[in-house]
Amino acid sequence: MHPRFQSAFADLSPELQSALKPILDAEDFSARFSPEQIAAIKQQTALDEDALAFALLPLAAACALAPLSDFNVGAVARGKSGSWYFGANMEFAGATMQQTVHAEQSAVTHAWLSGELALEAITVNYSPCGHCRQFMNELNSGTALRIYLPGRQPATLGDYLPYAFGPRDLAIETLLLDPVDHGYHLSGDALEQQAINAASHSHAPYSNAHSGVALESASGQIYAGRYAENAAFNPSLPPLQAALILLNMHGESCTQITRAVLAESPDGKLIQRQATEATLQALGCQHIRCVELQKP
Ligand SMILES: O=c1ccn([C@H]2C[C@H](O)[C@@H](CO)O2)c(=O)[nH]1
Ligand SMILES: [Zn+2]
Repeated sequence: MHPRFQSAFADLSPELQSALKPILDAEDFSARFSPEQIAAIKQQTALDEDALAFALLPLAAACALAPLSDFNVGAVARGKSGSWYFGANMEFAGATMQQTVHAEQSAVTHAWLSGELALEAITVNYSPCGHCRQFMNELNSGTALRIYLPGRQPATLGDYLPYAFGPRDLAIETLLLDPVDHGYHLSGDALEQQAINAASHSHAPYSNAHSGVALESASGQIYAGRYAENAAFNPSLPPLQAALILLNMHGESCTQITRAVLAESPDGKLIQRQATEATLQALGCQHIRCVELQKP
């Protein structure tokens, strides 16, 4: 298993350890669980879903990259499909605070990039901050999303975010995790095509400035992330962060990215380029290409 899981794994119950070991030991474990895996773990451990999600939190938190705070936040998102997704916070030394990814954003984005079409619940080891509550209010599950915290009664996002401001205040009907395809014309090599494809599925109903980032890792794998805009604007998650979430969840190193492509509109009202370059440079990646999206 990935070395980051070893210490949290050692503290799990023997039953949970034996149910999880073959899954964590798989070469291609990407910090998500299929419905079949969840059913098997539940059967082997006699844990119900809520207890299992809590028991998995230390493993999710072990994916955190927190060089500034040393504060590891873990989240487990449960999709409508029955698949579960880990999330963890990510901090970037040498960038700005604004580049930080919260564990809840990580789990939600991990699910979105994995093709999940709606979330049912999220379990987190600390109370979600105001920024995360607002970020999650962009989801198509709306205020019905169930939130589980250690030592608290299960509640909904609506309970955590009363008098919520959200997409409907700006007359936006397409919500985060709703399938969209802006249909941009694919061109270039595989890395460029994945960045363009990500932009085609990005959620940017407020600016229409779609964007996507594709990263090539040390192992030669490609991880593509899409921009996830938010009704309150500031909690929006840039496309680089989305790609870094996926790369981290697959157990790869953010400081060994070999090449990156950003795809965005040449005449968009927003520009991701400078922020993307600055954060990638802080991560030691110098090979950054920008491509212009071509309207379908
Ligand atoms: O809801 C929250 C609150 C904080 N953090 C992270 C962000 C930062 O990395 C660290 C300290 O705030 O904890 C989260 O992941 N989720
Ligand atoms: Zn937060």
